[in-house]
Amino acid sequence: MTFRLGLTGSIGMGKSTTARLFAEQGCAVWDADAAVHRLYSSGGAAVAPMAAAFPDAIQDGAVSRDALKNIIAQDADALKRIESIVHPLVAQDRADFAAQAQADILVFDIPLLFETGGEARVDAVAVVSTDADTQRARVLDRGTMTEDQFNAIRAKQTPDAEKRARADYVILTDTIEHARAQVQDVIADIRKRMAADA
Ligand SMILES: CC(C)(COP(=O)(O)OP(=O)(O)OC[C@H]1O[C@@H](n2cnc3c(N)ncnc32)[C@H](O)[C@@H]1O)[C@@H](O)C(=O)NCCC(=O)NCCS
Ligand SMILES: Nc1ncnc2c1ncn2[C@@H]1O[C@H](COP(=O)(O)OP(=O)(O)OP(=O)(O)O)[C@@H](O)[C@H]1O
Repeated sequence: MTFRLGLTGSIGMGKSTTARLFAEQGCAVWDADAAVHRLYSSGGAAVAPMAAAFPDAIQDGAVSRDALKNIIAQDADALKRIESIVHPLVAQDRADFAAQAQADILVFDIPLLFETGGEARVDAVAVVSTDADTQRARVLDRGTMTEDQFNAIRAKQTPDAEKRARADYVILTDTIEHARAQVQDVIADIRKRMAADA
């Protein structure tokens, strides 16, 4: 039996870091953002449909995220149109991963899990969370986004409090050691559930 755990959380809350902690414990991890990077890269499946819809977004045969951010900043509807192109391709990538993965616990790191109805495709959901000030500082410290871009993304995401309320597990990402201990607890609980269902 294979268990599918959805891992989500708002921007900068610690999804990628926590996904690595699950991988460290032997889970197979699929990363939605990494899938988007593959799809946007030269030769990726999103390049042709994105070129047709947003010719200005293509640079050197790949989709440029900087160009996309400019397009989104000027056109409020652009993100919806981008999503309608990208999300079906992401779904296919995820299905390919699930078909070949070997581990008993598959972890799906999906930033927009709640926003895209992803709860229905997993057996349980873990939400990573920290306080709002830490979240903002983490994102702005990366230096890849302005405060306006951060606020715009955050406004589109399901609020943290709602995510926590809908989660089966909440993982606080205050320190790495604490997060690692919580990941181990989640895995132990899942294995208990799998044994009970067997
Ligand atoms: C908007 C883009 C160009 C920004 O690129 P950039 O490299 O600066 O940021 P990155 O992709 O790392 O995203 C930063 C944060 O914003 C979140 N975010 C990205 N897209 C969206 C979205 N459509 N709605 C809400 N949050 C989003 C990410 O999940 C992440 O938490 C890029 O995210 C994009 O092309 N998004 C559309 C595709 C998509 O929906 N991706 C989400 C994963 S399926
Ligand atoms: N458990 C933790 N303890 C301390 N710092 C953490 C922890 N988890 C994440 N961080 C820090 O928070 C920042 C954001 O983490 P990460 O990139 O994992 O977030 P994310 O949710 O994947 O971000 P995004 O939504 O933008 O993709 C990083 O600087 C990371 O080092």
